[in-house]
Amino acid sequence: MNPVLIRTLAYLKPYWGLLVISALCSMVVGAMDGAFAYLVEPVLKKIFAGKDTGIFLLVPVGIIALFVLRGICRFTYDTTIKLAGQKAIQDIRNDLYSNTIRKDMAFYNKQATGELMSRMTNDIGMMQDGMANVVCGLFRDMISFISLLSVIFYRNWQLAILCFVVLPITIYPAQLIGKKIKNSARRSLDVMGGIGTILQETFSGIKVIKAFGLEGTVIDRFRSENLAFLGQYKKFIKYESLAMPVSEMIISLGIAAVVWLGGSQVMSGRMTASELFSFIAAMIMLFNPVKKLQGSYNTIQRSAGAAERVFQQMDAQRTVTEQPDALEIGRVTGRVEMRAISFGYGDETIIDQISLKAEPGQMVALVGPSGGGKSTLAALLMRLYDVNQGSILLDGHDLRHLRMDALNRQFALVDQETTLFNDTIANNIRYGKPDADDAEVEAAAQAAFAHDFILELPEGYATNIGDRGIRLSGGQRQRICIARALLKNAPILILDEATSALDTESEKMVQQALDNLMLNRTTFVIAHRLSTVMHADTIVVLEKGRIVEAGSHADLIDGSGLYSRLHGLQFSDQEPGAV
Ligand SMILES: Nc1ncnc2c1ncn2[C@@H]1O[C@H](COP(=O)(O)OP(=O)(O)OP(=O)(O)O)[C@@H](O)[C@H]1O
Repeated sequence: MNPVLIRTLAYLKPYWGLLVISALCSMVVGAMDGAFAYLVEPVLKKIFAGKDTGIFLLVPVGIIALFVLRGICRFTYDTTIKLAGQKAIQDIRNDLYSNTIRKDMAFYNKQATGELMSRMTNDIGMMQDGMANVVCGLFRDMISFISLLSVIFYRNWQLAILCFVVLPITIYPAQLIGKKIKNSARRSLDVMGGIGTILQETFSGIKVIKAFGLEGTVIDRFRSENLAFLGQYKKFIKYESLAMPVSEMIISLGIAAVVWLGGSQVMSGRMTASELFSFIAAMIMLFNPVKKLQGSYNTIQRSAGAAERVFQQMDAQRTVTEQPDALEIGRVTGRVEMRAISFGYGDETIIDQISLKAEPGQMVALVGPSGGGKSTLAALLMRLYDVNQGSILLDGHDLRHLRMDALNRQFALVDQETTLFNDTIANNIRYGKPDADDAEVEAAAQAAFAHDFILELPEGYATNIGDRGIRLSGGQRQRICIARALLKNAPILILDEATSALDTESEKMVQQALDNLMLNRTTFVIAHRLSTVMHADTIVVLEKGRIVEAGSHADLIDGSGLYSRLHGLQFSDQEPGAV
């Protein structure tokens, strides 16, 4: 069996109890199909003989009783099997999400967000169809196939063999069509991923689209991607619709042969008419599960295409990994040392032989022209990527030797993106420490100069701030992020352009909040506005991935280096942020 299917079905293992119940019920339903076909012969015989009038009363009552029993079994079977399938799909979705969220940044650099979302929704949705069919239809149809098969062999084995000669002929085209269905499903899901990307990009960037009047452009882009999807889906529809007529045409050959041979056997007296009716009833009923099995096969192929993409995403390897004997460490003092580190996202060198040291509680500023590698250096410090050469030490430990969760506890980040979630203010702050009580949340907000504006909001700390904090101003968002970082209380702080988007008034307040945050922590500050970092213990000037200067403001301002030139520029034209 296809390894992707085996892996999918393995998710059903925990729900074997439900599977057993549904298997038992499906046996009853399937066996009844055979019983109905079998009973045609004795009932017809009695009716034709015309002696037993009681049969006219018994048969309808019997039919009702059997159908009630069949209905109960079918209901139990359907609900249990669908529940098992749904639970398995839920586990797959959970696994995919937790697997994806734990991937490293290198993975996210390669994947469009919309594509990832599309796999979580569309691909899993298609797997869900398959799962319902595999576990639902397959078992029941197999049982009724076997029971009906027994009836036709019992009635007349020569005719049964004749009828079965045609079945193998249907297999080859069915397989061929199944393969085409799988490939076209995969391709249409690829295109759907592209649609997901457009949706994600355009809805999250709606402000820019409106400001630039790009509605028409993005609508065209969406339409053409949607058209591409239709193109792929048309192929898929063609193959799926082709499957049934092809198999029915081949099956009709078997029916024709049986009618012809069976009819001649009845005429020559080698078979009774009621036996032939029973045979034909079983045969016609038999083709029903055969057709359904084939339909299930196609749905399974389609969902295998989706499952391949889902498992491919689950299996994507991390480049940043935890060593098996990684060290668990408590709170570090905050001593950081970079030893001749080099790094590139691809072949190009972005960080080139950088060495620097920060003692506990010190403030290190990273400044320099755009694209110099400041944010990359901060990302390397948090081990979002591994260095290609050299090493980064935290309290003397190489980052690569530490446990990931222990490492994560050492850092708090405030960056210009002010990432907030569609949740209440309190919960957004609590992301810094999920088990923090209300008093701790409030204390953090107070230290971040956020408490007063929070109280003015309609529901205070319980106010929902909307998608990405859309209902707050830039400065308010930034102070919430600072409160979150304060609550985390990590020994090392990274501020990446934390005040860049603010006016002077809010910046003053945010700066005060930051001063609170920096107290007794090793802090790395990335800033374009040199005024905000003048009091740093060390200012490191980065250009093209190299340290071109390092020292205190006093050391650097007097020289003729890059720092003093940048400083001169910013303060001469009073245009902060012009670098
Ligand atoms: N995820 C990424 N994938 C590939 N290249 C990247 C990625 N992030 C940054 N780069 C490249 O690395 C270089 C350094 O970028 P980085 O963001 O570290 O610079 P920076 O000094 O922080 O710039 P800025 O001041 O503009 O924020 C740039 O040339 C950039 O194009």
